[in-house]
Amino acid sequence: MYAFYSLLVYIFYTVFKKEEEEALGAAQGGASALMSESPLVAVMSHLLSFLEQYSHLQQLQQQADQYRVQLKRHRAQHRRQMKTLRTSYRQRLRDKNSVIDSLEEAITTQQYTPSTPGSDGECGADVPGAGAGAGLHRLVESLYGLQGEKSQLRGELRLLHSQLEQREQDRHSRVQVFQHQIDELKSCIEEREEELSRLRTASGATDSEKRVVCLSAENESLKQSLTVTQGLLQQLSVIPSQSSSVLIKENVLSNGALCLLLRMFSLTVLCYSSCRRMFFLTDNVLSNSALCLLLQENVLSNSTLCLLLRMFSLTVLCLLLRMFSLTVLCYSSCRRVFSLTENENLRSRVQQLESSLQQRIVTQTVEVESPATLRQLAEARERNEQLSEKLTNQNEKCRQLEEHIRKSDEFSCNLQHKIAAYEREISVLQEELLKEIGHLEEKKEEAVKAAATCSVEHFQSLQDHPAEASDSAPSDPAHHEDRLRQPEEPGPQLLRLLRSSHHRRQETDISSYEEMSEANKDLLEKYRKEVALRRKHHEQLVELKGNIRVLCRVKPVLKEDQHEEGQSVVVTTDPNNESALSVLKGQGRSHNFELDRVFHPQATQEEVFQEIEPLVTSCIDGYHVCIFAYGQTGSGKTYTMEGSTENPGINQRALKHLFSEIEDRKDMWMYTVTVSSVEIYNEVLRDLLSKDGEKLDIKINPDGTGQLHVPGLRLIEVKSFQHIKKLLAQARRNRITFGTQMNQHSSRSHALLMITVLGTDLASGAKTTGKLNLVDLAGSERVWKSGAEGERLKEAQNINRSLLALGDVIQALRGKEKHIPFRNSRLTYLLQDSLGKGNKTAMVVQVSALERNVGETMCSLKFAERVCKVELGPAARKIQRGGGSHQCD
Ligand SMILES: Nc1ncnc2c1ncn2[C@@H]1O[C@H](COP(=O)(O)OP(=O)(O)OP(=O)(O)O)[C@@H](O)[C@H]1O
Repeated sequence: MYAFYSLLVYIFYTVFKKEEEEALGAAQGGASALMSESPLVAVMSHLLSFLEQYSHLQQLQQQADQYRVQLKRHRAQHRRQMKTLRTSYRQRLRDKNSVIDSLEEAITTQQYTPSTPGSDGECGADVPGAGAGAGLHRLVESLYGLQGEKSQLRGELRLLHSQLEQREQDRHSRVQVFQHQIDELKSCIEEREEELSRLRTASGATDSEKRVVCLSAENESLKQSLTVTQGLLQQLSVIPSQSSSVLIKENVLSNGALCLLLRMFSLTVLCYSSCRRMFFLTDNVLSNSALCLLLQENVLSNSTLCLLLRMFSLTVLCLLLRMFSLTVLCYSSCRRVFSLTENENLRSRVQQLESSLQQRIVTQTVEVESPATLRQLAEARERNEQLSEKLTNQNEKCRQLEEHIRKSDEFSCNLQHKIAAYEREISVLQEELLKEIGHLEEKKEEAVKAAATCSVEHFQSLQDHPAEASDSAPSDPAHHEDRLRQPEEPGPQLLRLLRSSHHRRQETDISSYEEMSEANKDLLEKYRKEVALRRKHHEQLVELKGNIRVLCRVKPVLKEDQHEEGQSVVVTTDPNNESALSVLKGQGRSHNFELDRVFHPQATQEEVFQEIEPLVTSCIDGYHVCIFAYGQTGSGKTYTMEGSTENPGINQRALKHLFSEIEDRKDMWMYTVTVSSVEIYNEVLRDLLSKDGEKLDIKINPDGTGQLHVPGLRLIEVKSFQHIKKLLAQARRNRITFGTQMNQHSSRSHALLMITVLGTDLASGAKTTGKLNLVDLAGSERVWKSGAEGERLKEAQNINRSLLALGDVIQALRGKEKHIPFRNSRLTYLLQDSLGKGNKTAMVVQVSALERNVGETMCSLKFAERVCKVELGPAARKIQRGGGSHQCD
């Protein structure tokens, strides 16, 4: 169509040119100036320039096509690159996954290898070590590989970034070129418009011009939309020029580009509809122009009008073309924006991949660490927090101590000042004293001299009157001494006199000393008797009140204790007071304890038993008796209760005593002795005389007496002491012991030997039920000191818990509370019969004399002091008279 128009224009031009040449030939000369100024020629020349512009536009179009092709090529190249990158990424990720899998496998193998059945001893210990080494090696290698790949990828990414920047620069320059061309075209259009309006005014307005005005208005609206489009284009050219990374960061580009695209699309649609309208109008104009051409053939006067119309149509066409080119430009910009968006998407994808790779690396690093390590890490963190808390506390304490030290310093400074003042005073006094001494010495010298003179005079007078000497000599021995001092001519009589007086004085001294020591002995004897009497009275009082008797035995320092630190002895007993005990707590401070009886370290098993013996005897009489040994682990509880084969303890001696008493009473009483033995280990009751060691339970006796009994417990009737020895040995074998840091054979359970003595009075038929509970408690211990872990720790916790329950029971008994918490532990529940009212109870507190155990010793003795104060009330005898009624005396 454009070719047709240009051909048409060219034809018009040649026709008009010919006519002009002919007219030129006819009119000659002066008319030429008129012709050159003819509007038709001007219009034609404008048309030609327009054609030129049009060809230029086409060139631009071609350039735009070229750019588009280039862009397409770049995009394809970019896509290819991204594809290869993506494949390489995927490949690398696959590699990493396989490495991670292998590492996980290695770690799993490492974790499970030690528990593999059959792996034991050194062999079992070596394999995990090698596995761990290999795993670690692989891990380090993979990490290095990952880091290398990471840096490589970073390099590639940098390259891509630089390429992207280069492309953006290219695009920016192209946009600028386009903008420049658009500006040029705009100015051209403006020029044409001006020219057109000028021509219009020159040629005058017709009816058709009204339409032209309408078209111009439309043209104006189109121009406005063009301006909007250009504005958008400028926005588009501005947005990409910004740093893409910034846009990504602000997360604006994608949204903005989308909005712009939508806007562009709507504008393009608008443009398209406008174009359609323009085409329609142009068709109308063309038809008009065709009409004009026809008229031109007939009516030459209308030719100008036709030309004008034609001009207008061409101008509209030009505008249309311009619009079209702008639309194309917009489209290409849109494409560019799309490509940019795509680029940005790709870049963000690359970043995502990179971050995911980093995450993978991090995840891998974290996954490599086993759950146990993580747990340890968490624990370590917790410990760290606790330690930091402790540190804060310590700092606070330190600060307080510093404050204290500062005050002490001040105090000591004051004291030093005072001491200095006192010293000055003392030195003054010393000087005065020396002066006084000197003065006295002088006086003494004078007195001695006077005495000597007097003696000499006396001696002289004696020589003159010898008869008087015999009367006066013995009466004044000091006089003789003075004489003795007299160097001048002492006579033999005087010497004799003096010697005899000296002998007499010595004899007096010796006799007075002997008298004194005799008096001392008497006093000591009296004191001892007094102490014994006091003790007896105390015991009677204790018996009346029903106090728990507390005996204390100090363990001697054995050879095995001597190689360790803190072996100095801090516990001392008083040989003159069998109830006193003193513990040196350090820094010269000591604590004195007063108990019912204290056994010094050298006390024998027999001595200890002698103290217990009356209680054992009372068991035969029908009393409930409980004797238990309490103390820290390794302090000698088992030694006191069980003893050794050659030196048996309370248990054997008590039973021996029982049998000998029974033997003594056999003419009047008949006795049945039954024995049972249990241990409480981890709050579980076990029969020590049963082979299977089944678990037992404590129940209330269904006979209605309210007594406790243990269903299923073996009660063995014993006839002789030999039999009981065997049973005791069996019970000892069955008892649970382990070695701890404190004791090589530490008893980890409470052991109870329960002896029931049923007596029948052969004369009256009265029956007595005596019970003797001999309890060897498990050692109270400080867990950190005993080095207990795992199962041992659980044991220690259970032991300490039951001892605490025992302490609570003692406390409640002491306070005469209504509720005594016997049921808080198996131990107290089982001892309920013996610790309750009307029973006789004795506790043997075992203590170590060594300095390193002073803390435990103090605890045990303080507990003993508390137990001392527990009153169970007067003991009641369990006797059933002949009539069948159960009575208590
Ligand atoms: N009076 C003593 N004379 C000689 N050796 C003693 C004496 N007291 C304790 N021993 C010895 O000390 C060691 C520990 O004593 P024992 O086992 O009786 O302590 P324990 O208090 O029962 O300890 P645990 O509570 O751990 O069972 C034993 O070897 C024991 O022979």
